[in-house]
Amino acid sequence: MSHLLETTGLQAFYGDAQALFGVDVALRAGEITAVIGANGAGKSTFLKSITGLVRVPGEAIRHKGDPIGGLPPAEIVRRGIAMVPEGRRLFPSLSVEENLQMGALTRRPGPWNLQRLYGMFPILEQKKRAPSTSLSGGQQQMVALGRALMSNPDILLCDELSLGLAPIVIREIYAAMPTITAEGMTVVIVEQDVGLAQQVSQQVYCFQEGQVSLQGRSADLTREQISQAYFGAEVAA
Ligand SMILES: Nc1ncnc2c1ncn2[C@@H]1O[C@H](COP(=O)(O)OP(=O)(O)OP(=O)(O)O)[C@@H](O)[C@H]1O
Repeated sequence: MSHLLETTGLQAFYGDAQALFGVDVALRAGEITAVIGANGAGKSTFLKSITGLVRVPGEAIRHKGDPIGGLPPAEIVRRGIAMVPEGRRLFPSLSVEENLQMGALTRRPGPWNLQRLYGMFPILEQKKRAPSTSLSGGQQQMVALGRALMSNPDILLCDELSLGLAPIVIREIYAAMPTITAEGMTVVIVEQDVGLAQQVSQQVYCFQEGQVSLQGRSADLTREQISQAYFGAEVAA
């Protein structure tokens, strides 16, 4: 079976320090894949390798069969892979709408535009002229998500959408996922909340110390399997 995106034996380094040790992940088109794991397990490095922010060998990552490892980040976006970065990283001097338009600088054909985003998150239309820094954390996360969608990617990578947000706000953000995947978008979520990750995804990869410690269909995995893969055998025993 061919996958939309596949990593094979993916290794990543920061200088001499190795962060990923042979990670094999396969994304199926139209699915949500959750990547979970403790702090420092390598989840963000995995996303950064895909988006070209951490340089890796070309063959280690294939998108639609083409090697894309190590391509410049702008080229990765052009090919249809967009990221919602950890900490949102909005442009503080720009308004909400200007932030969203930044995502459209590399625009592919597709359903997402300002009107569509405002339909999904009406609060953003109400605040479109406001400085992005004046928004609540949840609203800023909506902007970050919207900015990534504006490029009309076929793969959306989300790094810890729920970080620092209240449970009710997290639910509101994740409630957008069915709308996002309805037209076949493939999504990766890095998520600290394991229960939530399992609930919203079709498949789960658990990372531990730069390796995949567990992979399976979300509906089939037990809490015990996940906690063992998450914390390691010693803690789970
Ligand atoms: N810029 C960097 N320079 C050097 N080492 C780094 C850098 N970024 C991450 N690392 C190291 O790489 C390893 C994986 O980190 P990474 O941020 O990918 O983990 P993570 O699973 O995303 O954790 P978190 O949930 O804390 O973001 C860790 O050992 C971390 O210290």
